[in-house]
Amino acid sequence: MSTTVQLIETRRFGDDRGWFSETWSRPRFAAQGIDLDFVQDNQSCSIHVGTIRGIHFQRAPHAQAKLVRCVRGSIVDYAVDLRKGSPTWGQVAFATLSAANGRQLFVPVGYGHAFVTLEPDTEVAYKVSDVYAGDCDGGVAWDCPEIGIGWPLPPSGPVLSDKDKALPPLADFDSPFAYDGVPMAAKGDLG
Ligand SMILES: Cc1cn([C@H]2C[C@H](O)[C@@H](COP(=O)(O)OP(=O)(O)O[C@H]3O[C@H](C)C(=O)[C@H](O)[C@H]3O)O2)c(=O)[nH]c1=O
Repeated sequence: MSTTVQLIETRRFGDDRGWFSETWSRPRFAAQGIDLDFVQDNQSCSIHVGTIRGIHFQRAPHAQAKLVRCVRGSIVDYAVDLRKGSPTWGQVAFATLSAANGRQLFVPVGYGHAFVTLEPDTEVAYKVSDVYAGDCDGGVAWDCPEIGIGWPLPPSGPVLSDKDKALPPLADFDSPFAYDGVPMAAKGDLG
């Protein structure tokens, strides 16, 4: 069962020691449409404010859905509709994820994923539904005018990998994904 981009609030049980939360539960997430098995956990640390990682995806046979959360600092996390034939082609849903708010963003297969850091030493942890396959790695330019993300950046501008600096805009991009009939229910700022 496939579903659209979702912002997930993670319940925290507080007490005098601090708090506890379940960040992933197969049955609980399946009940809200995220009915899949994640096979790999990733974590990245970005030292500088304004670090942009993305807009990335993996193509078949190792296309990945992602469940993203910020475990230190804060980010704005983006999902970009890259499904050919989609009525929301190139449109974006995004949300502010932080260690403080515990929120998670679900990014389905067919969407590019990116984030920008809002604090130094920000760490992002995310579950993926297929293993890493470098030969299936792909992406679209962070500054693609057709997508038009208004990145919150420091005066010093973005910090990018050389790989990300070389990604193509949508105009030069042949997407490996086709519209699956699942509308992008939520667009723009999810909170
Ligand atoms: C993604 C990945 C990378 N690597 C190795 C490959 C490179 O030697 C090194 C850094 O990889 P990369 O520059 O692709 O990392 P990011 O720029 O953070 O890429 C990720 O950032 C965006 C936001 C994503 O959604 C993807 O998960 C992924 O594309 O880690 C692995 O060994 N396994 C992996 O799953």
